[in-house]
Formats: sequence, C-alpha cells, structure tokens
Amino acid sequence: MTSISEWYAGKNVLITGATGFMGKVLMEKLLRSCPDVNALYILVRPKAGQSMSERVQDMMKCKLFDRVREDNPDFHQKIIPISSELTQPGLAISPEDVQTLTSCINIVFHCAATIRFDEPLKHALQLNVIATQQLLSLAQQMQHLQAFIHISTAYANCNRRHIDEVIYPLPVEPKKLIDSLEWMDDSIIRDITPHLIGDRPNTYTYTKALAECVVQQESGKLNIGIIRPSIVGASWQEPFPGWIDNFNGPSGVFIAAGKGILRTMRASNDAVADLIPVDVVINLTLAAGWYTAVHRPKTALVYNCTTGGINPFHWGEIEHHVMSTFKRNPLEQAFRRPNANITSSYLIYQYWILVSHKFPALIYDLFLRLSGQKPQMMRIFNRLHKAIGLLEYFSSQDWEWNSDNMNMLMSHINKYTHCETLLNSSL
Ligand SMILES: CCCCCCCCCCCCCCCC(=O)SCCNC(=O)CCNC(=O)[C@H](O)C(C)(C)COP(=O)(O)OP(=O)(O)OC[C@H]1O[C@@H](n2cnc3c(N)ncnc32)[C@H](O)[C@@H]1OP(=O)(O)O
Ligand SMILES: NC(=O)C1=CN([C@@H]2O[C@H](COP(=O)(O)OP(=O)(O)OC[C@H]3O[C@@H](n4cnc5c(N)ncnc54)[C@H](OP(=O)(O)O)[C@@H]3O)[C@@H](O)[C@H]2O)C=CC1
Repeated sequence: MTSISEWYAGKNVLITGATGFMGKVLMEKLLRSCPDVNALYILVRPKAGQSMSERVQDMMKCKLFDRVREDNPDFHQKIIPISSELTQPGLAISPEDVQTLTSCINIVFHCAATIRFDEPLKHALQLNVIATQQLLSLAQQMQHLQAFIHISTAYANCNRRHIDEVIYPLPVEPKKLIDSLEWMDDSIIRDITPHLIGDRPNTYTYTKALAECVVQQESGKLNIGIIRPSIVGASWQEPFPGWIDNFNGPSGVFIAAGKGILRTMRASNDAVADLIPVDVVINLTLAAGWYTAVHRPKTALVYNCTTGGINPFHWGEIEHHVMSTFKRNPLEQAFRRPNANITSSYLIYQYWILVSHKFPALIYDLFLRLSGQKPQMMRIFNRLHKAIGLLEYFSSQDWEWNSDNMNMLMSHINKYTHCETLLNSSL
C-alpha cells in the first residue's frame, strides 16, 4: 500500500479558491509534503487592478510558502494559473484551458465560495451553488479524474442540533430555486430571502446546504468527498504555528478585543467553541482525497471536520485565554486596556454596548472633532456591532456532530506509517 504522499506523486490537481485562506494552505501542504505532485492547476480571477499572473506571483511571495521555497526554490513551476471567474457561464474558462483540464486533471479540490454571512441570496447562490454545479459538469468531462472533493461547512445544517455525516434534503429543489431566482427582481429576492432560508441564520449556511444537494445530484459517476469544517482558525503547527491571513469569524473578534475596542459580546460561557486549526482541516482534506480515489466509496462520503466531540473547548475558556494572552502580550497602539467579557444576557449586553462601546466612542470622536480631525470611532463600532451581531448565533449555542467517517479515515491512516507522517499534526 502506498502512502498518501506517494499517491499524490505524478498527479495533476485542480484547486478553486486557491487565493483564499484554506486554498493557500492546501497548495502549500501539497507542495511541501507531496513534492512529487506533478502540477497544481489553480482557477484565479483578476482582482483589485491586479492581473491573474500578478496575483499569483504576489501570493507565492507570501511567508506561508517559506518552507516550500527553502526545499524547492523553483516550486512556482508546478503552479499553473487558469483564468476563471466562477460567476460567469462556463466559469469563463477558455476552450483551450477546458481542453487541458479535461485531459489531465486527476483530482479536484473545490474551495471557492463566498463566506460572507450577509451576501445577497442571488450572489451567494451564483457562487456557492451554480458555480459548484458548473464545476461538477466540467469534472464529468475529465478523462482521468479520480476524486472530487467539495469543501462545505459544518454549519450548512445548523438548523439541526445533531448533525450526522449525511446530506440533508431541503424543502426547495436547488434547480427549481436557481430557475426562479434567474428571472426575479432583486427587490423580490430580498423580500423572499427570510422565507427561503427559514430557520438558518444567513444566506451563507443556506447556499452551502444547497451546494451539498447539488453535489449529490450532479455527482453522476464521480467519486465524491465532502469536507465540513467547523470554525477554521489559525494553523496549529504547519507550516508554522499561528499562520492566518484574515479577520473572519472569531479571529476578528480576538483582535478587536486585544486592541481594547471590543469590551462585550453575546456568547454562552458553556457553549462549545468548535474551532479547528486550518492545517488540521487541510490534512484531513488531502487524506479524504486519497481515500476517495483509492477506495471509491459507492456514495459521496461526508466528513464532519469538527473538534467539539473529541476535545471540547468552551467560549468561556476562550474568553479567559484570549484576555490573559493579550494582557501578557499587548498589541501595539491599543485603543484601551483590553478587557472583554462575554454574556448571554441581552440586557447586560445592551448595557455594556452603551457604556463601554458607544459612550467612549462618542467622547473620542468629540475629541477628534475638537482637534480638527475626522471622527471615526463611532463608524468603527457600528461595523463591529454588525459583525458580532452576525456571529452571535454561532457563539450562543452548540451542536453535536457525528464524526464516524472522520474516525474511519483516521483508523485507515493509522495503518500506514508514511501516512501518519503526513498527517501527524492533524490526527
Ligand atoms: C474575547 C471574546 C471571545 C468570544 C468570541 C466569539 C466569536 C464567535 C465567532 C463564531 C464564528 C462562527 C463562524 C461560522 C463558521 C463558518 O462556516 S465559516 C465562514 C466564516 N465567515 C465569516 O466569518 C464571514 C463573516 N464576515 C462577514 O460576513 C462580513 O465581513 C461582515 C461581518 C458582514 C462585515 O461586512 P462589511 O461591513 O461589508 O465589511 P468587510 O469589508 O467584510 O469588513 C469590514 C471591516 O471589518 C473587519 N471584520 C470582518 N469580519 C470581522 C469580525 N468577525 N470581527 C471583527 N472585524 C471584522 C474587516 O477586517 C474589515 O476591516 P478593515 O479592512 O476595514 O480594517
Ligand atoms: N473560513 C472558515 O472558517 C470556514 C470556511 N469553510 C469553507 O471553506 C472554503 C474556503 O474558505 P476560505 O478559504 O476561508 O474563504 P476565502 O474567502 O478566504 O476564499 C474564498 C476563495 O474563493 C474565491 N472566489 C470567490 N469568488 C470568486 C469568483 N467569483 N471567481 C473565482 N474565485 C472566487 C476567492 O478568490 P479571490 O481571491 O479572487 O476573491 C478565494 O480564493 C469555503 O468553501 C468555505 O465555505 C467552511 C467552514 C469554515
């Protein structure tokens, strides 16, 4: 039996969302731990005045790739960018590139998505659902495809308390919804969005659930794996501890608390904070790619990639660790001395918002005005309140995820020493 690293040798891998947080870590891990991988084809769009090639060149200079660069200074030769805008018909991939991809790709990792909670439904649907559908159609044409791995979220079914590793049906058929939203006016879509998302908190979790149904429906003869990570945080060990490049989810909250700006947030002390380091998620994703290709499960296997069942950690403990860390290692240019407390009480939360957020912001803005500068603190707090308002659904309750498939994968991996080496930090 070959190791996972050996299995990836000579393979051509297609990655969507490679410029994102998880996509970058996936590329780095493949290049470092599977050095004989043949090529990484990445779908990239031009953005913010930068061409596709400029973006990829910039990305490869990132500190994340330092260890890969040390091992192989020419690692960039293995990265082949393909111009693509996922919201366009045919993913806006040129016919020549389609030809290349269909003739050589062995494994697809679909990471791209909009992860904004407040994304208008039509756009979230376009990217998270329709683009997934189109990528699956492209995958069906790939002559040497061995596995298709779709990255979902553990919160796709957050309207349930207990979540099994199955794809749950939705009241509305994804295809019917796509057809209807195509001709509807934006204002009508805005009005019906709350009815469509039902007991889910936002368009993100709803469209990720729809995407899972689409993956199941369009899978045809493909070997499919679905990874459902919970709240993905900074790396635990690889390529070095603490790597992160965004303020999504709790990371933004931690920084705001460390800067002394955030003093209160609604969260339950006793609720499980299901955080998972990005390197653990990526290691599991690569192992699932290998397993899906080699064992070809009859139906799509779903992996709930969560930590709460194995090693539960609570928001109350997080508050304690975050605050003591910032007291020991203060951030530069803090607004105030850090002191944030979580509360589950709406009234206490509103009181502290007024006393510790709005009142100091008003005073500070008054000072800025008097000294001839532009007031900015109230604006910052309004944005912060919007962000924490969207996050509180996830910090005020907990879920129970079944992880049988993840455990099964771990037991398979433990049989092979080489695989253990590849995955030692995750499992
Ligand atoms: C000590 C106590 C601990 C307790 C701690 C409890 C934490 C409890 C977390 C649960 C977390 C569940 C997570 C589900 C797990 C998925 O399934 S993963 C998907 C996770 N997705 C996200 O986290 C996306 C959430 N973010 C959004 O939807 C949008 O960014 C927002 C919040 C609606 C803001 O949108 P916007 O107003 O258009 O602004 P945007 O341009 O995105 O950002 C504006 C500014 O806010 C910052 N920002 C963005 N997000 C945040 C944030 N979360 N916080 C602070 N600042 C932020 C940005 O960096 C940006 O800063 P500047 O660049 O202007 O300096
Ligand atoms: N982060 C988290 O906590 C969690 C994430 N997930 C899932 O993991 C996956 C990756 O998330 P993460 O890396 O954090 O997200 P990021 O927002 O960091 O990355 C999103 C990626 O998708 C690409 N993308 C977005 N829109 C388009 C488009 N129109 N055309 C082409 N590419 C596009 C982005 O490209 P560009 O750089 O051009 O914008 C970027 O590469 C997602 O599927 C998400 O749902 C699941 C659970 C938790």
